[in-house]
Amino acid sequence: MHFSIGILTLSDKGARGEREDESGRIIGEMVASLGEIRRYEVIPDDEERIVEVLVEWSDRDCLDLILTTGGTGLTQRDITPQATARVLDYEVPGMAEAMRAASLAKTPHAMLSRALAGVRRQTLIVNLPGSPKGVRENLEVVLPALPHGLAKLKGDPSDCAR
Ligand SMILES: Nc1ncnc2c1ncn2[C@@H]1O[C@H](COP(=O)(O)OP(=O)(O)OP(=O)(O)O)[C@@H](O)[C@H]1O
Ligand SMILES: Nc1nc2c(c(=O)[nH]1)N[C@H]1C(S)=C(S)[C@@H](COP(=O)(O)O)O[C@H]1N2
Repeated sequence: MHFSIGILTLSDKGARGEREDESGRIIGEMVASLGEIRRYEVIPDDEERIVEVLVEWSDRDCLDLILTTGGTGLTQRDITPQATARVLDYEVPGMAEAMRAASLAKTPHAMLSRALAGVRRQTLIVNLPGSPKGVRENLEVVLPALPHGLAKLKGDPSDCAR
């Protein structure tokens, strides 16, 4: 089954063009076999803007999957989990737990990620950390479960013309 995917990079430096979005590129490569990258944006760590994009990509664009990278840490500018929580109908805690558990085996810094995963209407939203290493190591944990999970979601009744 082929899925529609959005990649949302949350980065003040990236949004200012001060840094290439290597992590967004890595995500695109890792999910290429899952479907089509239908949306991609690099935006600042601005909570209202993140909420707006997540709602748009889910409710208007009916994406099957949105992967965010960045802004899941401890600083005041790290607000991706807060924005994500505001748009979710319900969380899928097992995915975030699995990512942190597997990551802890690699780095104690993994406990610093407040990443969330959950569903809005028929869209699965998964937060990933910002570093390329963090993205790779967390995405490889959830990737095997995505085809089944996304297929189940796609089977739900939806007013999304997709
Ligand atoms: N180690 C890194 N190497 C390359 N790019 C990185 C690295 N860490 C973060 N990034 C980029 O910054 C984005 C945001 O990640 P994160 O929030 O961890 O970094 P940040 O330094 O707080 O970002 P910013 O200050 O730009 O908001 C990532 O999606 C990625 O594009
Ligand atoms: N697997 C894995 N998880 C990881 C990391 C990593 O390098 N590998 N980085 C950690 C670090 S250093 C931080 S600060 C948190 C939050 O990262 P973010 O602020 O870039 O979202 O993710 C953590 N999770």
